[in-house]
Amino acid sequence: LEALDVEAIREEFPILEREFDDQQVVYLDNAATTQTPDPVVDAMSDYYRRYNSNVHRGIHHLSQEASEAYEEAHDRVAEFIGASGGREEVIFTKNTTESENLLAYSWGLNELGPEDEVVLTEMEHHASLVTWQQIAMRTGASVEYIRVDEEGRLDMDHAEELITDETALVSAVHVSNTLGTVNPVSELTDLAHEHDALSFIDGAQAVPNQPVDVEEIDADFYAFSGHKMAGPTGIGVLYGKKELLEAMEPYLYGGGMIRKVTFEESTWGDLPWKFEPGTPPIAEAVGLHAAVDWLEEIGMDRIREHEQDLARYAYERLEDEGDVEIYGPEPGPDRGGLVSFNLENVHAHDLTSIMNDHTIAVRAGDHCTQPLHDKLGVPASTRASFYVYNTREEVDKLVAALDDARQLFA
Ligand SMILES: Cc1ncc(COP(=O)(O)O)c(CNc2co[nH]c2=O)c1O
Repeated sequence: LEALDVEAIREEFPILEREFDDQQVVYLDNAATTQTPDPVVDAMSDYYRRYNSNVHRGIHHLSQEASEAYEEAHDRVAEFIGASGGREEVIFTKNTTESENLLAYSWGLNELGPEDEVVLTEMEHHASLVTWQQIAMRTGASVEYIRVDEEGRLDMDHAEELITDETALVSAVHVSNTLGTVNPVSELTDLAHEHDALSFIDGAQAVPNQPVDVEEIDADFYAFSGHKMAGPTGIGVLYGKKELLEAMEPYLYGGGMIRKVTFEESTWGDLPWKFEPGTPPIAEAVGLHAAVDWLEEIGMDRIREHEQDLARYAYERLEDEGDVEIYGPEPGPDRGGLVSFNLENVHAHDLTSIMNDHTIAVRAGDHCTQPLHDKLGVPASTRASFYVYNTREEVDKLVAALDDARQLFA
């Protein structure tokens, strides 16, 4: 695959030219949120400047244009993730977290009972883990966790043990935002289906960074966020198989999601609108559509290659330092574009603050995976996460800044 033209890509991100204390920003916090290229910003500005209007097909030109743009964004996302059912299988939410809550309240609260088990993994993000934990507490269902092994991979023998005929749902992260592990989500989905359980895949760190085909995985539900894939904040996606979404009750009510309302009762509109009450994120949908176009122009395979090269390079450079503990699998096809680590005798927050002195933006903390950090035996880690505009030179700057931390704290 031809390598990315990173310099040309960087020209579409004015923010990457910013300087603090006369040092150009080195943005390595992409697993938290990615930057937004000019074509996405321009598309959203164009919406607000030329065809801003409320949707649901008001009888005037501007509403028609806004409605078409909003509806077509669903079609474009469906095409991007291989959802052959089109817009009816793509629900726009606020973010991955809301997508997971939609599934938990619309399906989980109504379908789970004391005899049911929800199987998660130990590397789940709080958006999944806390959500299913709380729904299980309300429904009497139980939650179990597939073990993560020493290398940061899922113990699939343990998965086979846990997923049984009592399992109602397997909920797994596609790519861990802490370990970088790329999980065998097709295999997990097959295991779920062998026991008539549903599978939900949290794709927040996968859709932006590699080709994803939800039907190849055969996931029943799949979630991700616009702001992690060069798109705007304020929009996320819940993909669901049409027949499953048809059978689900909405949990948010209001205008735009109904078919008929009387004083006594209401009936619900068609998919996906049934799950999209009120005024939706219209400009954000336009931005997400533009982000999908922009990513596909580059090519998801090339994006994955670029990120895995940077992750490998960062892993090897950090490993060579000799006093850095790195979490997650060795570089390879089952490590995505991020590296979490700790520098001996230096707390992650101190290290990250030193990094900021060098205008290097990395993330310190538990990355909303506290149980995983408990298991790793550390309160926090520092995470460098890469995207299409990052370079090996930026990794070198990250490694060079470690010396300051050693001198100050070690
Ligand atoms: C695997 C995973 N799932 C769900 C979410 C929630 O996405 P949101 O609803 O768009 O916020 C995140 C965000 N992860 C991070 C957000 O900031 N740092 C992170 O690692 C994530 O990495």
